[in-house]
Amino acid sequence: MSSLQVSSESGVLRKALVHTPGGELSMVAPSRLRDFLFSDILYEKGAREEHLTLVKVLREIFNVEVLQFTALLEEALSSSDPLDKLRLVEGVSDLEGLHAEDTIKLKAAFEDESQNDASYLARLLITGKLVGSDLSISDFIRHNLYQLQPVPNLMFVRDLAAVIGQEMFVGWNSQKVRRRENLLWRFILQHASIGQDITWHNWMMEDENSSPCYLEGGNILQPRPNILLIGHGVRTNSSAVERLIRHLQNVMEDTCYLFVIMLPDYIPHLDAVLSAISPFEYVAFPPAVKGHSQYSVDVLQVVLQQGKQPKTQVVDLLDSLQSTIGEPLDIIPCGGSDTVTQKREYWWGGASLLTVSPGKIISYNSPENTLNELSKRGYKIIQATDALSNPDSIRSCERCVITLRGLELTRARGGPRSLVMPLVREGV
Ligand SMILES: NC(=[NH2+])NCCC[C@H](N)C(=O)O
Repeated sequence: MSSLQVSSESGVLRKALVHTPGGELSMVAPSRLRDFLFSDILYEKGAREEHLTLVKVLREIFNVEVLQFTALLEEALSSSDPLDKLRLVEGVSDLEGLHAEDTIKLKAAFEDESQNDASYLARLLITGKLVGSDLSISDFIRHNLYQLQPVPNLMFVRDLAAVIGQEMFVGWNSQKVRRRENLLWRFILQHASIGQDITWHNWMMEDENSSPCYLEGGNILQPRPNILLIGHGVRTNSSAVERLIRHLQNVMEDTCYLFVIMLPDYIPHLDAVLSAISPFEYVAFPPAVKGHSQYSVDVLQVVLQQGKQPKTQVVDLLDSLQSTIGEPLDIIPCGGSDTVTQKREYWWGGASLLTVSPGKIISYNSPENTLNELSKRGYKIIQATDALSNPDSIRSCERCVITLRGLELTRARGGPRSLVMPLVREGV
């Protein structure tokens, strides 16, 4: 029996995975920003503080059981045998094309158990290692600064896998620079106790002949147990979408409504443009999801029924979602009505909110116009520091947004939703 249970976007959050960033952020050199999918370099201490506030809010106000990725990786490293650890190093080396001599050094670090404990090794796998001053000509001209690259996007744990109902699907990230995250997560599932408690599928490769499955949790949104939105685009490919649909068709019990959303390249993740903050309220980036503009997304509705051929139809996302849910939806514009502000606040993760329970959400404080739209609808806007000093006021408040200072975190290009992977939510 899987202890995973996530069948809606807004059910009360009980258990979640996060990764509070550390030294890996300080390893990002300005010359490598784009390679690391950041829009600026981040100040490690500031980003850590912002993230730790998020963790505190989840734990102290909402009593969420929060698991830290690094602690799980340490557990997996301490409970795996030497051969498994060497296989992990070889996996990293093959994946990232490490120099032979760097692979040997890395293997040596893993073999020297007397010197290197699990916490050192976990840190090494996340933070990476600089080449140092003895750069070769080829490393120098290729800006290759690392013996082992850092994984600075690990804080966006949402993208490590897709969690649907009681199952977790671990695919590859389409960006090579993030694939070690998938490898480490799979290692955790194989060797730490969490892997025994949950049902998970290794979807990194279907078989030798098929194309890799690029699947990221930021492209999966589940408004209801039988309604699923899947973002298809640069970060989640057709192999992943087709495989998911085939899988659901085999396991589902009721009719299932899927919406395959064709994301243009400028939108890497569906959760950057749409979040469900309660069963009937969504915050959306208007140009992408409303009407038919050059920016709007194309959507295919797929109705799955057991024993029948899937029924498909091209639809308007919000109209069709509304009629499938069978109740009017309030679509709250990220950035308000001005198009420049909409784009600015989309940039700041204004449409990528984390819902902790219906009507209780977490946002950065910079998308002020989005917050203003929420306030017009009766949401109380409270800064995280104030909320933490009076948690009871939040528990008794029906609709509220807790705002985090996200100055550093936004520059890594992900909103609060992407910082948290829900593992257990109550039903709605
Ligand atoms: N689900 C998300 N919105 N994830 C945000 C990820 C941001 C990260 N820099 C990347 O591009 O991969």
